[in-house]
Order: sequence, then C-alpha cells, then structure tokens
Amino acid sequence: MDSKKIQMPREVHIGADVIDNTGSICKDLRFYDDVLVVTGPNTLKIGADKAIESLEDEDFAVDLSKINDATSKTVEKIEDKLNNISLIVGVGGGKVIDVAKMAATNAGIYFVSVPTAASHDGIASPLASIKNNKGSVSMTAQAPIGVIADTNIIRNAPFRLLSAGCADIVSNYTAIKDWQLANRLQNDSYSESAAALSLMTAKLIMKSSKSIKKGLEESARLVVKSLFSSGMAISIAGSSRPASGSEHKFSHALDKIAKKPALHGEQCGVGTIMMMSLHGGDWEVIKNALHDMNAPTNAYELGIDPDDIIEALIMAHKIRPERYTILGDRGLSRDAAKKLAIKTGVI
Ligand SMILES: NC(=O)C1=CN([C@@H]2O[C@H](COP(=O)(O)OP(=O)(O)OC[C@H]3O[C@@H](n4cnc5c(N)ncnc54)[C@H](OP(=O)(O)O)[C@@H]3O)[C@@H](O)[C@H]2O)C=CC1
Ligand SMILES: O=C(CO)COP(=O)(O)O
Ligand SMILES: [Zn+2]
Repeated sequence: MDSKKIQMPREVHIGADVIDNTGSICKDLRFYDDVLVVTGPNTLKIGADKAIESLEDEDFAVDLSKINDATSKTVEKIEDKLNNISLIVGVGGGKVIDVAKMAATNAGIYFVSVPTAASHDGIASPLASIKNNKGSVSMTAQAPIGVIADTNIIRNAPFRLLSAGCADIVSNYTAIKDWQLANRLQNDSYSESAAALSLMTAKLIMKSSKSIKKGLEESARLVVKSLFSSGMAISIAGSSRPASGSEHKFSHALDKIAKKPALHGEQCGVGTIMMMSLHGGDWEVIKNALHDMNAPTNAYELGIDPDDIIEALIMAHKIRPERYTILGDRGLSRDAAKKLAIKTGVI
C-alpha cells in the first residue's frame, strides 16, 4: 500500500483571551526571528493589534500586511514580503487564514493560525482555497504549526459568522454521501476514519443546533472545536473530500455568479439542503437545523437572486469536475434545477 502523510498542528490553544499569549506560544514553538502578521481590514483592530502587542512583548520584530481577498495574486504579494521572515501569523477569517497558509507553504516557512471567527473549517486544515481566473481551487498547503482560537473574540464576532461555521460543518453530511458515491462509481479512494470523524462532527453540531447562542463562550468553544475536528478529517483524508462535495460546488458556483455572494458557510448550508434532496435523504432535518442555528435556508435569507441559485445549480458540476458527486458529469438541467430549488423552498 502507498505511504500516507497526515499533517496536524503541533499546539492548539482554545480559550478566552488566549490571543494575549501569542508571543509566548510562538516562543514555546521555538520561533525567535522576524514575524509577518497577515490580517484583514476589520480583523486588524479586533485581533491583529492584540497579537502584535503580545509578539512585541516577547521581543519579536513584527511586520504587518492587510489583505482583502484570497486570490493567487494576493498570495504572491505576501510572498514578496517574506525576506528574513521565519513565521507568518494569520489573524482573521477564512480568507486571511488561507492566504497566510498558502504564502507560508510556498515560501517553506511556518504558519500560526489565529481565527477571529468560527466561520469555516480551514482553521487548522492542510488546505487553502485560493481563487484564480478559473475560480476557487483547493490547494495542498501545510497545516498550521499552531492554532490560537480566542473564544472571547469569536463569541463577540457577528453571530452570522458563527452560524456560517455551523453550516459549513452541516455540509459534511452531503460531502460524505458524495464521497461514498464517488468511491462506489469511480473507485475514488475513501477513508473510513476521515468520513467517520467528519460525520461525527456534523452530528454533534446538529444535536446542539438549538443551544448555539449569540455571545455565549460555550457556543463559540463548541463550534471552534467542531471546526477543528472537521479540519482534522480533512488532514486524515489529505483532501477536502470529507467536508466538501456537491454543496460546496454549488457555493463555489454562486461565488462566480452572484453580484454579492453570501458567506461561504451560509451558501454551503443552503447547498446541503438541495443536495440532500438529490441524494434522497432527509433534507427537511437539515433545513430545520440550519434554521435553529440562525443560518440562511433560502435565497431571500442569503440575499441572492433566485435566478442566480438556478444558474449556480446548473453550473455546479463544472466546478472541479474531477470530484465526482451526485451532480454527475452532466449536472442538472434548468428544469430539474428549478424543480429542486422550489421543492426544497430555496426559491
Ligand atoms: N482552507 C480550507 O480548508 C477552507 C477554506 N475556506 C475558505 O474560507 C473563506 C470563508 O471564510 P469566512 O471567514 O467565511 O470569510 P472571510 O474571511 O471573507 O470573512 C468574512 C468577514 O468577516 C470578518 N470578520 C472576521 N472575524 C471577525 C470578527 N471577529 N468581527 C468582525 N468581523 C470579522 C472579516 O473581516 P476582514 O474584512 O478583516 O477580513 C470579513 O469581512 C472562503 O474563501 C472559503 O473558500 C472555507 C472552508 C475551508
Ligand atoms: O470549504 C472547504 C471545506 O469546508 C474546503 O473545500 P473546497 O475544497 O471546496 O475549497
Ligand atoms: Zn467549506
């Protein structure tokens, strides 16, 4: 059998105000040289300033880069700033984390992930979703050497971000169904342990759907831990297969089509409702759980034109065509797409 590499973080810190220990955590991880902090326009004040203060207290020389998107161009711009830098600390949402992760991987240096929101399961995964002229590409990257998830920052983030993270985890249900289908029909390699971990995480979030509340530290902690374990399923699989199937293709298609796309997790959640219906599964249970978590369940709540939903459904199978899903090679016809969106109440 072929050998297999599984990359996981060395240290994971989850708790209130752990961001104030960023400097000492980086010291414990044996870093001493210059550090580049990558962040976003909103997350600079919310998280990066605190991380920088803590790093400077421990005598790190800190440089700062603000980014607005997760494109290959932005990754290159960050790489150009890496002279004498031995560590990148990414402080922000999914885009910031992906750019920091990818730039560190390309430059052969280490990366510490400091999520300011529990909105996606790339917090600790060895993948980065980077956009280029072909759309979103899931690229192999190194896993962060450390994760510092401050539950005080995360619980105070807009609740919409936490709901999106829950929906990104709920999408594991259809991702696993698609993966199993691809294994049966295309003999795609399949990992029982990665699938079991992914499903267990999705079940845990569904079970807790009514108790995830705005502003609660326990809720922030639960979702961060779940996103982390979903990321570990990705690590075990060595691909995003356990957490990304047809519902993610739909979301990636919407990112291309919609004038103002919604959050990644929100779109994936709505995609899960429809793809679960295509799989012949209980899509109403998914829809109810998303509703309980305050996540959007239809085009109106997503803020997306119903016509764009139909177009995204029709286009979805063309996104990453090598990844076989319930959408098959030909995808949905316009009539079938419309019927599906109406039946599930998405439009
Ligand atoms: N690599 C992987 O395995 C995975 C990657 N992804 C990728 O992650 C991205 C989605 O991540 P997501 O976080 O939803 O989107 P963004 O990174 O775009 O973040 C959404 C917004 O939330 C803001 N924000 C973050 N934290 C806070 C906070 N504490 N308070 C106020 N605002 C905050 C950000 O601010 P700012 O403007 O400062 O950035 C941004 O404006 C997608 O590109 C997706 O493809 C998703 C899943 C897995
Ligand atoms: O979003 C992801 C998992 O939740 C990553 O998946 P992609 O490979 O579709 O970018
Ligand atoms: Zn996702």
